[in-house]
Amino acid sequence: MSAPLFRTIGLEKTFGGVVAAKDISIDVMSGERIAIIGSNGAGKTTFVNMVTGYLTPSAGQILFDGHDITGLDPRQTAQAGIRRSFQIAQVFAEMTVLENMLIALIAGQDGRPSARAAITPERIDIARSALDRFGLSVIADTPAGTLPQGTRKQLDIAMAAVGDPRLVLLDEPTSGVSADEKMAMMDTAIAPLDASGATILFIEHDMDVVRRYADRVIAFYEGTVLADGNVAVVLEDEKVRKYVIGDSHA
Ligand SMILES: Nc1ncnc2c1ncn2[C@@H]1O[C@H](COP(=O)(O)OP(=O)(O)OP(=O)(O)O)[C@@H](O)[C@H]1O
Repeated sequence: MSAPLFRTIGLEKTFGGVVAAKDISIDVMSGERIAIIGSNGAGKTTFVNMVTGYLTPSAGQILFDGHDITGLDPRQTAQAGIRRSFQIAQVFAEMTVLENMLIALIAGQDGRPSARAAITPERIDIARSALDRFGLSVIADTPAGTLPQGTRKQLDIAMAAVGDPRLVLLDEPTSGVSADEKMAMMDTAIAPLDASGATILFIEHDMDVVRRYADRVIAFYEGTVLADGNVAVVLEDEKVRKYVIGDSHA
């Protein structure tokens, strides 16, 4: 069997007396599409923040492509090939959609987004082609701050995908999106990521979205992994139904 692309070993994060994540040991193979589920406060975002360098783990190790990346900062993890989107879209409101993509691309490549020289014709082509794949070309010159919430989230996801990172973590890509727009939102987000061969982890509360887009589920509960495996098996797990989903929502 080939080696995992990504591995966490005994990952832990404490904030004072609060244990936000504990003993998280996960192996992710290249090309997997994994949903992370868990009720509010279960530790999902803390996990994503540790993997992407926004939080330093209190204990444990993160390995990516065989290298120890524990403790790297967000720019370093981006340059290693790990990118993310946010629960609340993080875009530069004053800049256009294309400029936002360029900032994300450059930050993921050489980390000098402020240097004007970094904006090369080749990078503009890459950014435009990513906008095209995410269906955002028509708004390339629109200031990001004027976009509706759903489009802002699409931009945030496209910013995580530009430059074809190997691992992409999406923090609640469908939150704040109306129920009937969720599937369309996921279609436009997942298809281009899949096409680029990215390995995808996404945090999701809607089990219909999980069933449709994930091939594996990791369920978090009180900072630990309660269940990890095949979608149908995890969603039917008695503990997951009791502590994570709640029968009325399944
Ligand atoms: N910066 C922080 N300082 C103190 N406690 C924190 C901090 N960040 C998270 N926590 C705590 O860690 C626990 C896990 O939070 P986390 O945001 O990871 O949960 P979550 O599963 O992502 O929840 P949600 O679905 O609401 O986003 C919670 O008890 C939270 O209050």
